[in-house]
Amino acid sequence: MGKGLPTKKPIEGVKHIVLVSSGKGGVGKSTTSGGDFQGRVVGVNLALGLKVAHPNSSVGLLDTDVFGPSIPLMMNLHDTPLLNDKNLMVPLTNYGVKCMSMGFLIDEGSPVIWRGLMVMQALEKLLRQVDWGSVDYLIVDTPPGTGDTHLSLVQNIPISGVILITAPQPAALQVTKRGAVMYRKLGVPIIGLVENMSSVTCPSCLNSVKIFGEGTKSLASEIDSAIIQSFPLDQTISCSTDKGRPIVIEQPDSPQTKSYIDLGNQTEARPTSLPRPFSFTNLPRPFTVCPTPPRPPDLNNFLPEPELDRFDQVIMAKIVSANCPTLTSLLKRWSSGTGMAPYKIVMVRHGESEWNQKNLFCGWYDAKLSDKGKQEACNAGKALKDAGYKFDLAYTSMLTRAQDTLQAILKVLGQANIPVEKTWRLNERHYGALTGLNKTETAEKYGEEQVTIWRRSFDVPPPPMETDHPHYKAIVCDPRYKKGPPPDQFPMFESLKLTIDRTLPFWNDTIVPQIKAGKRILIAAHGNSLRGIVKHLDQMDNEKIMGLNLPTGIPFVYCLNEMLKPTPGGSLQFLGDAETVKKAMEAVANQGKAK
Ligand SMILES: O=C(O)[C@@H](COP(=O)(O)O)OP(=O)(O)O
Repeated sequence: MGKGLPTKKPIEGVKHIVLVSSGKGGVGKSTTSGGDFQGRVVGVNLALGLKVAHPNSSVGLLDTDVFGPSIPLMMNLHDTPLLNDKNLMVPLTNYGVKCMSMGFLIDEGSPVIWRGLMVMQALEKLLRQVDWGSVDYLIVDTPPGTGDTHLSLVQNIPISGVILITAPQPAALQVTKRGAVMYRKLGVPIIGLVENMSSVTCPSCLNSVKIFGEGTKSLASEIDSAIIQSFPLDQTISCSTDKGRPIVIEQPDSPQTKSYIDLGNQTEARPTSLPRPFSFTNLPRPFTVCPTPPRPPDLNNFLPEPELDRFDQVIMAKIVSANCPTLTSLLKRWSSGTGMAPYKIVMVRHGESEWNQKNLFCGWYDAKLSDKGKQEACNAGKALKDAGYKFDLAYTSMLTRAQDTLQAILKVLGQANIPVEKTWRLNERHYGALTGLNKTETAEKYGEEQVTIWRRSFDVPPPPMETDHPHYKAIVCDPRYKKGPPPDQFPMFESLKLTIDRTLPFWNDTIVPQIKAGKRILIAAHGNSLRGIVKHLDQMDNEKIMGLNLPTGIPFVYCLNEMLKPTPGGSLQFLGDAETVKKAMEAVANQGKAK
């Protein structure tokens, strides 16, 4: 074993571990024929197919996607696992299959914002702290793409084989190939390729179209593997799975179920013929034998995942512009109903400003970034860089603190030259007469309750800024506002409602068309202009938005479906560890407290 590589340890009681690994990319992510969830739909139906074909075998299903666990929904299991006397979790069982998922352990709908180490710890729990009893086949569903989770699984447990799920689009094939290379290098036998979205049948004209071509065949020969099953884009499979009654249970006599049983049979036949423990000298050509213990492959030579999301958007746009209205509306329905995320947008509140630091109401006053704020902006850039983000366009306000934050981020990303549009519509809400007052002193003078109303109520504005206000002239006469707002709309105060009223037209008329055109967008703006966008996207009621405090300098991501609604779990995903984000949010909330 090479230095630093963990030792593989079997999972107690489990005979064969089969990974289901899906390429990312493709339309209809939560359908059987799409990208993100495609592996899981196959995994669920494969486990059930195995159970149906071999009723005497014990089958388990492990969901290792800590960010988007979907097995609870698909297997209709919503309880919390019990602990046995050995302090191990007892899997939940439905349809004869034992299941374990991070989704059993976290609140439904709460976004998981852990990073790195915590994900690995969660994975460790799922692998080592579950009492599987005796299991013949453990089907392990993995997150889409190829990342730390896959690598850890392969390094920590003996895997009998991996089934690679792909779709025929180049983006999906590329990720699948990346996975194949990794599994080969790490000595995991590839059981075969399962092709999703092999074709689409129009429900009106019954024409079957191979919309994405036949790239899977080329991949199969390239990685010296076989396509062991093909599934067309099929709404029945996705709908039944989304209802918690996978097709193998819902329609036991359907051709789709037959295909899954067949897949189960092929999986069942393979592990026994596979070398266990693994031998690096037995790998099929053209993959070379590793003379030394395997090293993790360099995964950086491949397209980063946001690139693939962009590819999805382009594909979606192509389908929508094709001339089959039935197919188009079907795809749109799937995407809106099932949480597909063709669009992703990143937003960030500027780093701490000098006035944030002094705890002064700032609004349209042009405070600069503090040193800490500059550092926060660079850190935001690093977090985005580490996560592989690239952008086509950026939007910001007319205020220096947001613009400088944006530039610092783009510099770190090596993207300082992308088009940037600045608009007063993304400015911070105008704090009227409060501008320049200390928040704590104001709370002492007028009471915390009044300050909370001014800061966080939906439609109660602060008192207006009069012409004799010390900052009136600097704001109203600032040449940067020559082109807008028009004098009769120049605010003297703004509630959140008024802020939203002037931000939303820009969102709808300028940003949305660019999102739909597949552009990767970054918005650097302010606590309240961004709260307005968040309220709009999440359709939060006036009460709920009061409780949201956005931290400075921590980017957050929204995954949006075709209707530009957040996908399940796709709202407000911070690129930061949960504890830091929570503390930063609390700190913002506390700014309005009296001493
Ligand atoms: O105007 C301000 O003081 C802060 C927000 O303040 P609160 O609404 O959180 O008090 O705006 P930003 O720093 O995001 O530009």
